[in-house]
Amino acid sequence: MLKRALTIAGSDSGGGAGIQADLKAFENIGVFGMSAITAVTIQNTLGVQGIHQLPAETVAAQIDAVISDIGVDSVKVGMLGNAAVTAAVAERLAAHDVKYVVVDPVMVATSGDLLLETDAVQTIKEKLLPRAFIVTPNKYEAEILAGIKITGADSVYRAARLIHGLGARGVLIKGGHMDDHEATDVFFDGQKMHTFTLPRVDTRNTHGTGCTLSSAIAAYLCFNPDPAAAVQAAKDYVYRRIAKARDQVLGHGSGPICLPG
Ligand SMILES: Nc1ncnc2c1ncn2[C@@H]1O[C@H](COP(=O)(O)OP(=O)(O)OP(=O)(O)O)[C@@H](O)[C@H]1O
Ligand SMILES: Cc1ncc(CO)c(N)n1
Repeated sequence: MLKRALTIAGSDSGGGAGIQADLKAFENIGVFGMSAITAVTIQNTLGVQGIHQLPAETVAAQIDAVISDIGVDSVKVGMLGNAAVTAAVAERLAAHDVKYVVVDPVMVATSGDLLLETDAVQTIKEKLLPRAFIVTPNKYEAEILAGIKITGADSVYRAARLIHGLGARGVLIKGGHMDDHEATDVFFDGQKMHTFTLPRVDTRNTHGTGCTLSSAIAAYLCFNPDPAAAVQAAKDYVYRRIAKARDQVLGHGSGPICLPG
């Protein structure tokens, strides 16, 4: 049977991150993609020029419309924007009892622009993380969620345990922004720490790596519910995309990795 994945995230007009990156990853991995848009961002490879947030009811209604009719095998949650949308998304995921929820706790864009109102962090911690099958913070987001500074491997492990304590079943701390020759992601499943290491590609084209990783995890979970296996497959997928996009020039800033093929 055809597998179905839903992304609940913001639109990136530049096509490299957000909903657009998620749908491209779903398509590429072979699942049917659906979307509930939380916000329209005015964005390109140079940064975010504006954000138009949608009302929480509009986001909830999109989720209800697709799940009640088409159904879902997994959900990826990306940019939420504010506390009201975050609470509505957590509530609808609970109402539909969705098991495979991958939460990318999007706070800032690669360009440094803020994508989440600061008071929404508390709502993510209290309402959304207990619904997460896997949460995928980058270094900065992990520091905010765990409330500690990340300075090396030991603090990554500590942060993973602290975030697991907030209710997420699995925690993947991404290594894209760590000072390292390799890109190492750490996954804690509640019992064991798994380490995924691949070479760091020397490129400025990293726009949408986080979005692509979380949507790829959601897509792979449709075929195999083992979280560590889904993370491994998604990490390999993102690495192949980064390597493919390495020298591509698209736009004047940080280019996308979700190229065709
Ligand atoms: N230059 C790179 N070479 C290889 N892998 C990378 C590179 N940059 C990021 N990654 C990988 O891409 C994935 C996303 O990690 P990252 O920490 O960049 O997420 P993010 O900050 O949420 O992304 P975004 O920049 O889209 O917001 C991780 O698996 C990470 O290891
Ligand atoms: C819409 C959107 N979601 C997420 C990110 C994070 O990369 C972004 N830049 N834009």
